[in-house]
Amino acid sequence: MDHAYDKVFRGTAFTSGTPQEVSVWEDCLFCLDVEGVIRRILKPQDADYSRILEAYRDTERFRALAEGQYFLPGFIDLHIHAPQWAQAGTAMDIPLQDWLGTYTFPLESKYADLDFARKVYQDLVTTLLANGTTTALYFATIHKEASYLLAQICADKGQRGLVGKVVMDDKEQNPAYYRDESTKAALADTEEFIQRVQELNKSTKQGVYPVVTPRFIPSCTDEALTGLGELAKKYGTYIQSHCSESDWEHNYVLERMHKSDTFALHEMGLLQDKAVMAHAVFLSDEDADLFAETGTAIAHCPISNVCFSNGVLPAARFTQKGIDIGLGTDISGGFSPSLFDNIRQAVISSRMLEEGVDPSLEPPERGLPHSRIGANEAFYYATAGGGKSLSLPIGQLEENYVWDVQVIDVNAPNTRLPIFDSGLSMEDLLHKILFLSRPENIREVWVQGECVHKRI
Ligand SMILES: O=c1[nH]c(=O)c2nc[nH]c2[nH]1
Repeated sequence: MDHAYDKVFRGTAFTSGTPQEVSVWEDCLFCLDVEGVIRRILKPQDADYSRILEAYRDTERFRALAEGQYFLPGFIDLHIHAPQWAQAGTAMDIPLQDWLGTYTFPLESKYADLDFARKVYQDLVTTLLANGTTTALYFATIHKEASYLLAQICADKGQRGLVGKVVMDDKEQNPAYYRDESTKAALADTEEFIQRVQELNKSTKQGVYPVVTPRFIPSCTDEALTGLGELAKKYGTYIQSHCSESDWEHNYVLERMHKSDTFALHEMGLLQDKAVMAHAVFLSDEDADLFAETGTAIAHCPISNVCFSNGVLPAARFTQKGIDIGLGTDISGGFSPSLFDNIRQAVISSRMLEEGVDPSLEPPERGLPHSRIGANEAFYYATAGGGKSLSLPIGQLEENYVWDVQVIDVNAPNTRLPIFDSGLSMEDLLHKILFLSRPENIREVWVQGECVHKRI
């Protein structure tokens, strides 16, 4: 028989379309084309369901989930520093500016050594895939060769990688052992990097993309920031940076630029639909409006925020304003490579913001009302919100979206995801999965219709 679809998957899937609502596709057929795009979703009551099932079920194009297994969209890590994987879990107790100088810049400077870079980057991309992360927006380092190597490793391992060569050109602000040689060199290296990654992209199915990456305003000269804005426009690339992330950083920019990060970045041509700014905890209402107007997204990194941000992102309020929000691990400001862990922390932090944390205050004075988000919103941020932030057809299991999927097995051996109640609602089941899953529960991971991770 002539098969119209490249692959057909049968099973129950959870997906998010809006921040509050989760949809469940129960026992559906997901029919993919050769590009790994979902062309049709058939429900059991649809006329074609039995015909397609019979046509594919005994072929190698067909895959059916077992009892207790579910499809979730692959996660989108919207902010991660790949080189910092080597120090994840250390130095969680010092402020950002000390942490950068004492731990992070010395570590990142080591990525001039490509053998070291290869070892760490291969391990990181493998680890992220095993944690269900199918797309990642990476900061690399200032080194163009090692940054390109990271893009190549994503290409080889089948992860959708968006990679930035980091720019840090300000001689006053960055140590001599770890900074771009000059502003001119920083821009020339970025342009060469963009061209090479755009070329590499042509040979991948899932896509790898270059990202214009000023580390943050304190690391960069005005000339570099403006030049990077021009490069992003010339090549139509993504942009990423850090924005209003802590008291120290936010106040530094106010003092130097006499305006907030948001307005300064906008002036340099660095806010636009394909821009993602990490943290953004201290946005004013005017800043937030400018994010919404320009289509700039926020990478919310709730674990990292506990350590570095001196505050909690008012995610519920910013979502209401129409800003796209996704979740980031922020390795290694955040210690965990898992977006499940960040979903949990996003919910917890928002509750602490809403209720307040100082028990010496009366309850009405303690917190910021209407700040809580639930598991549905956090799931949305890790999936559909990330996809919208990147303007890519990812993060949802719907027709015309790509098949980026993790298979969760609630019965995986040696895990703690017990289901005792056979009458559990599908929404409660999803919440159990979100709060209790460990990497052992992730049986398979697929990117653009290709299997990139399997746990036997
Ligand atoms: O969490 C963070 N991690 C970093 O590496 C960094 N650099 C600037 N600002 C930063 N924030």
